[in-house]
Amino acid sequence: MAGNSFGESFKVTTFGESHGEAVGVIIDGVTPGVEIDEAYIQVQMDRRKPGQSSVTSPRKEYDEVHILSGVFEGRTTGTPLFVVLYNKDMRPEAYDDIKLAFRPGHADFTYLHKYGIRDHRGSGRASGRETAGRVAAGAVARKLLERRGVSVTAYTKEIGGIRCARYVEGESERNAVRACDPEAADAMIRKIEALSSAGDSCGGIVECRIGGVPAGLGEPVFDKLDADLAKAMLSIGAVKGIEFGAGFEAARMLGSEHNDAMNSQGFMSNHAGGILGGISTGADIVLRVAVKPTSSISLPQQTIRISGEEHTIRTVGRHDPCICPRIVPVVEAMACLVLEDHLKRQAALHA
Ligand SMILES: Cc1cc2nc3c(=O)[nH]c(=O)nc-3n(C[C@H](O)[C@H](O)[C@H](O)COP(=O)(O)O)c2cc1C
Ligand SMILES: C=C(O[C@@H]1CC(C(=O)O)=C[C@@H](OP(=O)(O)O)[C@H]1O)C(=O)O
Repeated sequence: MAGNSFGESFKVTTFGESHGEAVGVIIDGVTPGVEIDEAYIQVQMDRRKPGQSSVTSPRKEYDEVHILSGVFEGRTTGTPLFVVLYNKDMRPEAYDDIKLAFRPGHADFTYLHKYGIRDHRGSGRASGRETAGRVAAGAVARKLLERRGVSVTAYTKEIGGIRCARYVEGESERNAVRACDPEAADAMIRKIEALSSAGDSCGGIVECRIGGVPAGLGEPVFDKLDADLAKAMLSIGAVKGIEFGAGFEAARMLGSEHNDAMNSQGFMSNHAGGILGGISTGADIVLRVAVKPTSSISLPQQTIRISGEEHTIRTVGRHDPCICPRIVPVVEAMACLVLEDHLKRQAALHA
């Protein structure tokens, strides 16, 4: 397997490079007869696209959705659904400087070692731009999930050390930062703007809540629901860690504290984060991902050229000073893909 596909019963394959002709996705396993059109997918694309705020990459992409197959007269046909998003604002010449040197923290060094070929046009296939195809596929999965009452919402919990102090139901979106605490969102924006002006970057934590999931989803051994969600999240560039429910804090709790007691109404707490034994409990699935600071910064950094010669690099190009605001719709999309895949697997088990 060449590693460009994800999922089993609902399978997605992304394609494209950041400064190539297009990016996009092919989705196999879509339920036939479901109403879907370009406008529905566009809503999610508009949340992900760059160039929308002072705290994201200024690259101006419209990510206009073109469905080339799999939809007829506004309904899915059940055949492979092919979505293309043409790249519009490419400036590969801006990367001539990094043609012969590796950016610290990015995938330049490892891609060259894997493929033996350097596509130095921006970040090529390693670019966050690849996630546009995932978000298009996630929109299709979301449509299927909505029919079953499953909801998926992510937001920034922490950026550059600034944490959301409270959880406000519903979303607060300012300048493309969706946080669960409006005051924290303002402070996060100020922090990103200050770091960006200084030529630096920061990371953070994005939380995702999945509601309406029936108990019983997930395979008991290898393809556990939490294992598949973890793989999905860690497959997003810049995601360095994941935790569910109480997460790493569980390591400091007692059994009597961590166990989710039950009464006739159900679970009385949710330290498990909605998954036990790899299978959904019916409670909300709650996960958090750690996002690293953007590697492409304009401060000088020590590196080497492809020749091995030592070199000081200042990364040029249009970059996100913090990836968290950009990653929120990607986290949601990957969660939708995993949930739809496991719902289909569960339906097959009981068919
Ligand atoms: C939506 C999104 C946007 C990103 N934007 C940038 C960016 O502007 N500049 C950059 O250097 N990295 C950016 N990244 C991260 C790189 O793609 C990623 O760090 C790189 O491929 C190495 O990934 P790793 O963290 O998996 O090692 C972005 C990632 C995502 C998912
Ligand atoms: C273009 C997008 O974000 C890009 C993600 C990215 C990276 O290194 O990940 C680097 C920048 O682009 P380029 O490949 O031109 O250097 C960002 O603008 C996008 O998300 O659509």
